Amino acid sequence: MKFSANLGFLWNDRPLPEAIRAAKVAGFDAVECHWPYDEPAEAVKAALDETGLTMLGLNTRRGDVGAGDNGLSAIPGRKAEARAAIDEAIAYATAIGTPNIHVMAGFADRDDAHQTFLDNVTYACAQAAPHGITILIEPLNRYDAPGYFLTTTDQALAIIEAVGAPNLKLMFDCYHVQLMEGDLSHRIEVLLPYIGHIQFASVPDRGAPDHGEINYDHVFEVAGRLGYDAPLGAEYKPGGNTDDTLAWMNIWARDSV
Ligand SMILES: O=C(O)C(=O)[C@@H](O)CO
Ligand SMILES: [Mg+2]
Repeated sequence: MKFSANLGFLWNDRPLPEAIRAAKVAGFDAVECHWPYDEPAEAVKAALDETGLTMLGLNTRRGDVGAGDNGLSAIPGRKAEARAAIDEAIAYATAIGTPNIHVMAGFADRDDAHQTFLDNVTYACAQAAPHGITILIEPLNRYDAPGYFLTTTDQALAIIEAVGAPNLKLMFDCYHVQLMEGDLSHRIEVLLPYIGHIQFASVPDRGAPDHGEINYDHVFEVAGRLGYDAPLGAEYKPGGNTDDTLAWMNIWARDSV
């Protein structure tokens, strides 16, 4: 199996270029992040070039985090901000060669949130397509993000089908899907044509994948058997020194599954 280090959580105690270098030393095949915007794109690109790693994905800015925002694209009345965040993400991704952008929906429960999200995701797909960038949408679980607009893979699938853009895919985060729906093997199989990226962490503590209620031996075997060969995103909270949490990488070392 190939693995991508999510630098939103792994080595997030250091500047992004240093985290990229640490991921390379640890043996990751790729990296991904959450919100890289405080770091000049040139410095991130230099670290990617130096290590030969690709930054697989980044997120649109969340909005006013201090006021509780966790994304903007499903929030009625904030279209201009949502689209500015999408434009910013596309510009940054283009500058560093990132192929995927996760467009964050935000907290919204009004009737018109669905149409707002459809409109903004349609905009994102159209803007991203000329750059060869795929837009990802990700259901988040109701415990960590109560009130988040997008919570299930069925909801995401309906949105993907309604938008109908070839560059719109599902971010399948095993951690969130397990908490909301379970049935991971079956869902990966059924949803495979729609999946743009897979992430993982233990459940329920969102730690390294070597404990908890998900048997990743099985989940990774299923993904591999179905022909999914892109790097799987390690998006877990190390709860200390990241380098001390990587024993799982030896369990599922390259080509062992
Ligand atoms: O929380 C997650 O899971 C993510 O993938 C983030 O990028 C979104 O908050
Ligand atoms: Mg995730």
